[in-house]
Amino acid sequence: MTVTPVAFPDPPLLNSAGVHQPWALRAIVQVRSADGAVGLGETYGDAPHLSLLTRAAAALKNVDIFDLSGLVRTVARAIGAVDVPDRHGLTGGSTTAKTLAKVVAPFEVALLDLQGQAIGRPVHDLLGGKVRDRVPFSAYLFYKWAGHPGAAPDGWGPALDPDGIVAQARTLIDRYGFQSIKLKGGVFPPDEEIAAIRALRDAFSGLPLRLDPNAAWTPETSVKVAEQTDGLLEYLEDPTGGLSGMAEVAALAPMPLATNMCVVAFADLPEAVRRNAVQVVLADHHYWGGLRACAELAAICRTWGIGVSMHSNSHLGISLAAMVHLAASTPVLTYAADTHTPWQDGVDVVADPLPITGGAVTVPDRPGLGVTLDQDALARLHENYLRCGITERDDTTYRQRFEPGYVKRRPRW
Ligand SMILES: O=C([O-])C(=O)C[C@H](O)[C@@H](O)C(=O)[O-]
Ligand SMILES: [Mg+2]
Repeated sequence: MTVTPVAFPDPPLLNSAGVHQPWALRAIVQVRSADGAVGLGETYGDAPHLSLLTRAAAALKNVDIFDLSGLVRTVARAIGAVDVPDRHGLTGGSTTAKTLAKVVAPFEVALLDLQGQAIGRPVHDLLGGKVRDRVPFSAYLFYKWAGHPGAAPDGWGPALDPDGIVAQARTLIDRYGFQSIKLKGGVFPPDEEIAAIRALRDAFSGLPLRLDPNAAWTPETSVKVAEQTDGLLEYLEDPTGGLSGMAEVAALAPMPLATNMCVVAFADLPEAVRRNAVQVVLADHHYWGGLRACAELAAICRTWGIGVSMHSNSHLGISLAAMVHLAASTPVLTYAADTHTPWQDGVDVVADPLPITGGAVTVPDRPGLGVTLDQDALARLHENYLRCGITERDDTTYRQRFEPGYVKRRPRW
C-alpha cells in the first residue's frame, strides 16, 4: 500500500466558500498485489485525511483483494471513530460514518481495479455490467478571476458576468463537445446569476442547464430564484442549506431540487424521503464509501423515485475512470455527470487518461479501471505537493488574502 499526496495547478474558481487556491491536492493510492499487479485509487489530499489514509494503509497490508467487507472493518478499526470535517463545507457536514466512508473509498476502488485485472474484466463488470457505452459529462462553468493574484492571467480568462460565462461555456463546448451545462453559483447576487442562466439559455438553446449556489440562499430567496428560472433549469442544486430548508423550497419550486450537501450519507436518506426534500441526489464515491456504496445509494434512490446524478471536486484521471465505471453500470444515473477535468488543463497522473469527446467518455473495456499510473508524472506532482505550501483546501482563507473583509456566509442572500 502506498499513499502519495500530489498537487496540481488549479485556476481561481469562485464558489460560496471563497476561491480555489493555486494548487489542488489529491492523494494517490497504489495497492500492489503479491503477483506484482497495481490497483489504483484517488481521493482528497488534505492533511487530516492524509493521516487517516496512512493509518488505514498500514493496517491493510496483506488484505484479500476480494474481501471488501473486511476492508471496511479493518479501516474502521485502524482509524477509530473520528469525525474530520472539510473547511469549505461544500459537500455538507461530516460524521464519523462519512469520515470512514471517505477513507475506505480509494482503497475499495484500488481493490476493484486489482480484482478486474486478476480476472481480466473491467470494473463495470464487477458492478453488474455496463448499461451504457458512453458516459456523458456536463460543462462545469465557474465564475473566475483572470488569474491568481500576483501571477500571469491563466489561459481561461476572467468570467465575472453573463458574457464571460457564455464565453467560457463556448470554450468548454468547443473543446469537449459537452451537451449539458452546470453553472457554479453562490458567488454574485442571485439576479446576476439568473441573468447568466438566461444568457446561457439564449446562447445554447437545446442544452439542459443547472445552477448550483451551494446553499448561498435563504429558502425565501431560493423560491424566488426558482420561480424566475421556471422552464430554464433541468434542476436547481442546493439552493439552500439543510433538509428542512430544501423541503420548504421543494414544495414550491417548479423544477427538481438536487443535492450534494444535505444528503451526503445513508443516514440522511430517510428524512429526505419523508420530507420530499430532494428529487435528485448527486452520488460521489469519494465520500459515499466507494463504487459499491454508490450502487446501493442508486438502488435506494430508484426505490423512492429520486433521480441520481454525479458530483465532482477537482480530480485527476484515476477518479475520472472510477466515475465512468460507476456511471456506466448504474441504470438510474441518467443525468450528465459533473467533472472538473477541463480545469486541470491536461495535467494528470495517469499515462492514458480517458478522453472526453462529444461531451462523453467511451467506457473502457480493458481489465480493471483501464488506466495506468505514469510514475514520472506522479513524482512531479508529488514534488509540487512538497513545494506548494498548501496542506489543506481552504477557499475562504485564500480569498481573504485579497479581500480582507470577505466572510463565508451561508446563506448570504
Ligand atoms: O457540486 C458541488 O457542490 C461541488 O462541486 C463542490 C465543489 O467543491 C465546487 O464547488 C468547487 O470545486 O468549488
Ligand atoms: Mg453541488
